[in-house]
Amino acid sequence: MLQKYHSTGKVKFLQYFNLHRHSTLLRKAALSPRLGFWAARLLGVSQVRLYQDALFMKYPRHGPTRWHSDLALSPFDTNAFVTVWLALTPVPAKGGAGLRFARGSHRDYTLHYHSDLAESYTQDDLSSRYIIQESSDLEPGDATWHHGWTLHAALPLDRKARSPRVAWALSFVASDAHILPDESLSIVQEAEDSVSFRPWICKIRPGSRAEHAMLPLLPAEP
Ligand SMILES: O=C(O)CCC(=O)C(=O)O
Ligand SMILES: [Fe+2]
Repeated sequence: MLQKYHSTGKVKFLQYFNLHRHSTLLRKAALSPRLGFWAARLLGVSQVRLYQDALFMKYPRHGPTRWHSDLALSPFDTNAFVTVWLALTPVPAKGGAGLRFARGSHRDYTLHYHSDLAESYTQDDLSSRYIIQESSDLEPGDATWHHGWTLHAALPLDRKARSPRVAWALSFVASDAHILPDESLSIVQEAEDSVSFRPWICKIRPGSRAEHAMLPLLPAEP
């Protein structure tokens, strides 16, 4: 069933985007009031919209998840964007390929002005600039949250792992966010996650409010 939604990109693991658009059950889970409440609370906004979900499967033969920030791949002109990464399998802290985070990188506004650093953040070692925060042991149902600008990555899975690591990530954006202006939009349109906005972006004028049925609002209360 998943094969149909498999997205081939440059990444070295399996990813399936926007299963909530195909399954009533997953749509209900993705729009759960509890997730909506915490996403809004963490961002300090009154309400959020669901932007995308992605199922990430990593087998021992797969490579690392390169450093990136989710907002840099998205079409929104906002800082109010957060992703919850929900473990669906046990993710031991060592070798289990939980996410690792560059602490404080979401506030590093100089990041994008340094082209050498922008390049280096596709490489592995950011430890001279940030403290790298590793995930602790996670059980299925445990989750980590990261801000849209937070640089994050994951190592390859332990070669001896007997089953894949599976996680479901959901990204939320403030309900009053706007779409990027034309010139910046054309840059993100080249990016990996453009599968998430391709179906609706042409219906909204660049620079205007991101309101569309494919950006469903979550309830404001748990
Ligand atoms: O699971 C992974 O390796 C990547 C996850 C990710 O980049 C995200 O949830 O934003
Ligand atoms: Fe990410």
